[in-house]
Amino acid sequence: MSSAAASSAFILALSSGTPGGRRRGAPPFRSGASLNFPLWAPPPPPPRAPRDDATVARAEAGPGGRDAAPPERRAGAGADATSRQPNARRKAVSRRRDPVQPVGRYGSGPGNAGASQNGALAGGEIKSIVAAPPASIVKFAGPGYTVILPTQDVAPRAVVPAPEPPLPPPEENFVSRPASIPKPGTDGNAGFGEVDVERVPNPIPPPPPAPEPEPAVQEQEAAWDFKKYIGFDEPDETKDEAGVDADVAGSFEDYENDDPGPLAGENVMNVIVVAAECSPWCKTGGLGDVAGALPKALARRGHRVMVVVPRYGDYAEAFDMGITKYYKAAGQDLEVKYFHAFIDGVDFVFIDAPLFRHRQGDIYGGNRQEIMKRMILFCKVAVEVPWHVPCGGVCYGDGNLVFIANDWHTALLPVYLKAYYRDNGRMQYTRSVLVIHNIAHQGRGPVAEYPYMDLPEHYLQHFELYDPVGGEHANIFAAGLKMADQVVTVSRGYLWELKTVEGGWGLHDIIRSNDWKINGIVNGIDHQEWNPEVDVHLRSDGYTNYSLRTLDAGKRQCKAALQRELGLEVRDDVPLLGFIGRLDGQKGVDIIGDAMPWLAGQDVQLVMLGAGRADLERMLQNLERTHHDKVRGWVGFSVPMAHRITAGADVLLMPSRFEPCGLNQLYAMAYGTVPVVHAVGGLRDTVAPFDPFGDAGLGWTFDRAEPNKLIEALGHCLDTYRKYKESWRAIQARGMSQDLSWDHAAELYEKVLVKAKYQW
Ligand SMILES: Nc1ncnc2c1ncn2[C@@H]1O[C@H](COP(=O)(O)OP(=O)(O)O[C@H]2O[C@H](CO)[C@@H](O)[C@H](O)[C@H]2O)[C@@H](O)[C@H]1O
Repeated sequence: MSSAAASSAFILALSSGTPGGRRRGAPPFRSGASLNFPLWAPPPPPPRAPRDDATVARAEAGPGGRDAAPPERRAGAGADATSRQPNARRKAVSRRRDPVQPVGRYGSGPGNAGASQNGALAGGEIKSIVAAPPASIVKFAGPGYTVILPTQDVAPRAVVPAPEPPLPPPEENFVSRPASIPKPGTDGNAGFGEVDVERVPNPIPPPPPAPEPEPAVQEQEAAWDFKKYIGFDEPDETKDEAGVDADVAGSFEDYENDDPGPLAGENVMNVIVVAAECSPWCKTGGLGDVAGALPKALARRGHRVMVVVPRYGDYAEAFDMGITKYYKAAGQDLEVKYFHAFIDGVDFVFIDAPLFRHRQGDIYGGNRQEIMKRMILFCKVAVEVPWHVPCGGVCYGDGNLVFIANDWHTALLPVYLKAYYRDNGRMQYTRSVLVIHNIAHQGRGPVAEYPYMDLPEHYLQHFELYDPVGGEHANIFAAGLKMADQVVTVSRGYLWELKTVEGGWGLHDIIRSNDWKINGIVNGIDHQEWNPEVDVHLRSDGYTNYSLRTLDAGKRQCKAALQRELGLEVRDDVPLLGFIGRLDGQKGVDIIGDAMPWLAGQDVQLVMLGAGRADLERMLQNLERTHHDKVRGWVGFSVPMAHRITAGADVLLMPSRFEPCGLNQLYAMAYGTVPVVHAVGGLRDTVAPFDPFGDAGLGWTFDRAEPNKLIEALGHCLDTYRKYKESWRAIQARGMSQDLSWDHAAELYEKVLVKAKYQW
């Protein structure tokens, strides 16, 4: 792992490639040092011409439309209160240790989340980042910007066929001048601050771009299949012999009566889900699953839904929309293009930029600076997507619009939305919801790096956080949580835990003071993807699809296929235990390792699939080597193998130390595989313990993430498996009969979106 040390100022705890080692380079700021960061606040916006937003017509008609909207209340009173307290404490301290994140897939730090129980707070040392209060930083003159984005547009290759394009943000023309942003250094930080230009307003406006020729419009329409998109492609049977449309010839009233309308009713909105990963294109864990499935469920309810995700590779389904924009991230001008696919009722928009390209195999890779730069760019671009990207020919517009941001990677989006636009009287009908999938990764970094986020100076207070372990730092997740209109976390149990000192990972005070807007909603299952009846990964190599009706034969066949594929003895009577997950402290795979002496004495087979921390990968390999007759440790990321283990195993082990929701236990239950879990977070919410007397329950739970507790619960589980076949079968059947679909979760999300919409 590369150290970010030499990038003198920047030690944001973002990168999976950056340990919390001591920084080598001299920090740019010491108490009393001269500071010249280009901090600024956007001046008041120019008067805005009235216009209509190009949103879906039916959405506009809703009660929350712009006409119905009450006057806005400025958010943030509570947020301000939370940020003041750390300031007071900070003043008493002249030198601080800098927060350096642990490694994580989300770019936190080496030990990874669970390694240090609060790894996000642990880390290496920095010599005095900022000893002076923020006021001393922010008084330096800015370059006099107005609004920061976008820096400059180029004419799109094709004219957008929107009936009336929405108003873009104020355009500025820029000329280059020497940058005043200090370069953090070059060690492992090549791209950061490497462009010695920054943008200053050019008093001479350029001529407006020439209109595009007519053929380009046709080309664009063809590419988007406009008619198909809005449902104009009606089958020939609907036309009578004279070619008259049946609807037109018949009763329009009948047509209206037949149409039940969207499930969401008058609540339909334009929804833009913004995430750093999205299954099936790019996934490292549960966030990818959620970003791939929740939007489809929202679309089924009638919302117009878009997913915005970086384009890490060449995705066959997505086509270049022919639009180019330029954005600035961490001092560098970056070209951005947009790729689009319309699948299952959802617009998937892939942001193409050099920073994202070729990251497919390592989407959170690079050092902390690189990760942060990518996320700054991504959030700046995403917040303007509703203006610039005409999906199906029509931009979403900023009326009746809600963004759903996910985890710290996109926690800057609610901040940009407010700082750039809503504070300036723009995007007044746009809301943001931030979803906490995992608070262990927060985007921590030194206050000195705040200027790279291109935010007004008075926003610094929302980022500032002091805690005893991490010291004084800037915290992206903290700011996002304060700025979002509503917050969701992925189970009610986890919401409760987030408010505790142990579970809040330093953000518990912020969670508590924003409790009024935080909701717990358990994730769902994408039944196209995780369904034993249609699972494509069970169609070959001896596996088979099955349902509750064919469970016994189906699972037997899948188990035998799994044993064969992995070279285990093919036996139906031996309980087959599975584990699937990222190999880090969170998932507790080491607890299984510690329980191995006991497991070795049992007549069981154990299959583990995971990738992550090198020591845990080695552990899997060692366990396989030592217990080759009964253990397989598959190191790597294999979606087909995850499906096959879920289908072929009898029991799924999840000894997670913490688990915001957990998807694998949901998948397991849908496949008739019985979960044995540490009762924490979403695992406690979703796995009701087996009650042999009441013939109820879905699996086994244990109350501490310790090997002896796992052994105790697993012992009872194996006992039931071997001796009480009927009870076992009933547990399986109850698990498979649950409604774990995203449709239910989407309904709950919709309530949150509506709350946000009417929140002023
Ligand atoms: N080696 C491997 N090969 C193939 N597939 C693999 C794999 N390792 C993991 N996966 C897959 O990745 C997903 C992981 O889901 P989790 O719920 O464990 O999410 P994770 O902890 O990453 O994310 C966070 O976000 C999710 C979503 O909100 C929360 O459920 C969770 O508690 C929280 O920690 C599953 O689909 C699993 O099959």
